[in-house]
Amino acid sequence: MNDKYTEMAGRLIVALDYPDAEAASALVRELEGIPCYLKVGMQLYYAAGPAFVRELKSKGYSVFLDLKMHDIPNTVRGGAESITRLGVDMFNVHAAGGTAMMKAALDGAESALVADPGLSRPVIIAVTQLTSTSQETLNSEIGIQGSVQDAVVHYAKLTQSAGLDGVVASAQESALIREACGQQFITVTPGIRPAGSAAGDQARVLTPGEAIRQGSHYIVVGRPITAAENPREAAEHIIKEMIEA
Ligand SMILES: O=c1ccn([C@@H]2O[C@H](COP(=O)(O)O)[C@@H](O)[C@H]2O)c(=O)[nH]1
Repeated sequence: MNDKYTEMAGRLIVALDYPDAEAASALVRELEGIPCYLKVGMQLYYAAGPAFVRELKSKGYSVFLDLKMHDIPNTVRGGAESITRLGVDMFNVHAAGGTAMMKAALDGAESALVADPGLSRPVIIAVTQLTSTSQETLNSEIGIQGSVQDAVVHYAKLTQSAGLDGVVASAQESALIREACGQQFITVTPGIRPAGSAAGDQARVLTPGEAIRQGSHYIVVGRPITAAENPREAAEHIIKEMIEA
């Protein structure tokens, strides 16, 4: 395992979108030895809860808890405190919740660290526009005028001014975000589709290689790995493409 492999595998976040711990654990076993990040989203967390997150942490994985909090600041503060106590490496909120809500997420995380100085502060990021949202949906259904790119950059700047570490966006917007917010501001990009794979419900997609070339810090991949005939091979293929980008 060379340095480049370890670096790129660490920038691959595999989405464990499964109905229970048993199914998720089966994939984790298949990927054993690949130093990737693992993402626990709503489906798995609502079924398997904090115990499963602790299990992944005890196995040494970096964990992104993708619960996309979007509530009043006081509630998000409490949620962020509980999440930070779990020891996850990254979690998120919706940028649409506004500055006070995003600052409350930071506050909540800080409170957990005061209570337990042994913890590290997770990376806290905000969702800009979901990668399933197309230009058409944004304008005609959601009622936000202007381009998706403008909306994403607006949310990214808001997130940065609230003091968060980065955003979730499509890799199609990574370069624009870097231009607006700088290289250190983290871009976590789902909607990744290796050439020839089905987009499904994703509207703003890019291949793993193109996402890396656009400057994404992390790529999030679910179904192209979890629904593959050979998930380990699919993950290795994606890492290879990232290395070659
Ligand atoms: O804008 C967003 C925010 C989060 N996601 C999550 O990423 C994965 C993508 O899974 P695929 O199967 O590769 O489409 C999934 O867990 C989403 O909840 C996103 O897709 N877009």
